Amino acid sequence: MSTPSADLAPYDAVLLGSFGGPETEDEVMPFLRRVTAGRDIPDERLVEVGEHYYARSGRSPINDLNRDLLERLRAELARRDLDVPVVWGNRNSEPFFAGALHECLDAGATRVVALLTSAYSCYSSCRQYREDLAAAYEEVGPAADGLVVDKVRQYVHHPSLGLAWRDALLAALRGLPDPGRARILYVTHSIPDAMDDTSGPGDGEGNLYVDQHLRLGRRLTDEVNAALGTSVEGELVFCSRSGPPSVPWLEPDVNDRIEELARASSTDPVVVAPIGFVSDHMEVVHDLDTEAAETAARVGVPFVRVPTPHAADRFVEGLVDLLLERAAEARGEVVAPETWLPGDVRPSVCAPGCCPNLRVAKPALCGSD
Ligand SMILES: CC1=C(CCC(=O)O)c2cc3nc(cc4[nH]c(cc5[nH]c(cc1n2)c(C)c5CCC(=O)O)c(CCC(=O)O)c4C)C(CCC(=O)O)=C3C
Ligand SMILES: [Fe+2]
Repeated sequence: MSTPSADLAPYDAVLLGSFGGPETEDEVMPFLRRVTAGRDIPDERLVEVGEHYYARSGRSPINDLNRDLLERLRAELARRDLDVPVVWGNRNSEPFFAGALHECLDAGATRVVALLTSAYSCYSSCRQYREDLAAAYEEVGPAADGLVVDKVRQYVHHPSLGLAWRDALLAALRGLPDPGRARILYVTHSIPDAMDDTSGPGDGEGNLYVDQHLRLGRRLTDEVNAALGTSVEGELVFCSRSGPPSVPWLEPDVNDRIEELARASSTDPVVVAPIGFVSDHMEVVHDLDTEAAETAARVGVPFVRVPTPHAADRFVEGLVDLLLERAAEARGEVVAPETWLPGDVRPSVCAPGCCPNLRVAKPALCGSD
């Protein structure tokens, strides 16, 4: 066992991979159509989500946050004397993955390590990125021959993410007149039950997506109770359901749960920690800060939203630690992955059939299948 040395070899480029979002009103509908192509999403839902973007002049916060993350990653790499180009690509908006691969090639790269802005395991948050990377690789064509693309493991277990959440959650609770009365709502993106049921190694139990969130939530609740001498309760709730009512998605919805708490005549504050997201994109600024905050105000439940890890230097430092860990692994060194949670850490090379595409099998990079 060894600690990863401060060396990114064999990697000669880093690719920050994200979801993407529109930046102008004209980009909204093409973006939404791209995201939902071939998916079972009703038109009414697209119109409704379009309104969330139009209310902000068509500009999602996600790309600006990624531009900021890109700069901070570059600065942290430079601080550690790691001299490597860092490029950025999205699944669903400019700059697309194919352009990012071209940038890597132009910089003379031969082996790229991808770092995603989604930390969890399920089709939407892992394999779909890998499929889109494979499609981009195809699109680049012969120029990409010989270029190897690897990926950092899904990093919900990493201490930097957990500690960033712990610090932010503690600060939010300490800001309340009586922290002991709070209830923590850990929030993540709802997905179809079938996608959760099949999330994970592919040979196992499934439900890894929910399980990873539950494990992080439990650890965070224990940490804050230990620090504050309280016994607050935490639970997992969901936002941003988008499928038709006939298809089951993960529940309860955050709004429904807040109403239910109010009906049980609780006026205790809810502290809302969107642990499913690393930065304040639309799900956070619309679905939580706007919609869920309004629900809470209507039913008389005090509402506090915890800042996402994006704001924390510790998070960016941890991403660089993850890059170094992946590089050591690629060099064949035996490295103990840093972890803050009980249970398995996900391998950085995805197993055959893990987090499957339930519609059509497609080629995917960064795996052994
Ligand atoms: C697990 C998960 C993450 C977290 C992992 C990750 O970060 O990747 C995530 C992130 C995001 N999802 C986003 C936006 C959207 N997701 C949609 C639709 C869907 N998401 C799904 C799942 C997830 N989504 C699913 C199962 C669907 C149904 C369609 C399908 O089966 O694929 C739709 C369609 C309209 C609608 O909401 O119905 C939009 C606009 C944005 C950008 C926001 C911004 O602009 O700031 C981000 C970061
Ligand atoms: Fe989504």
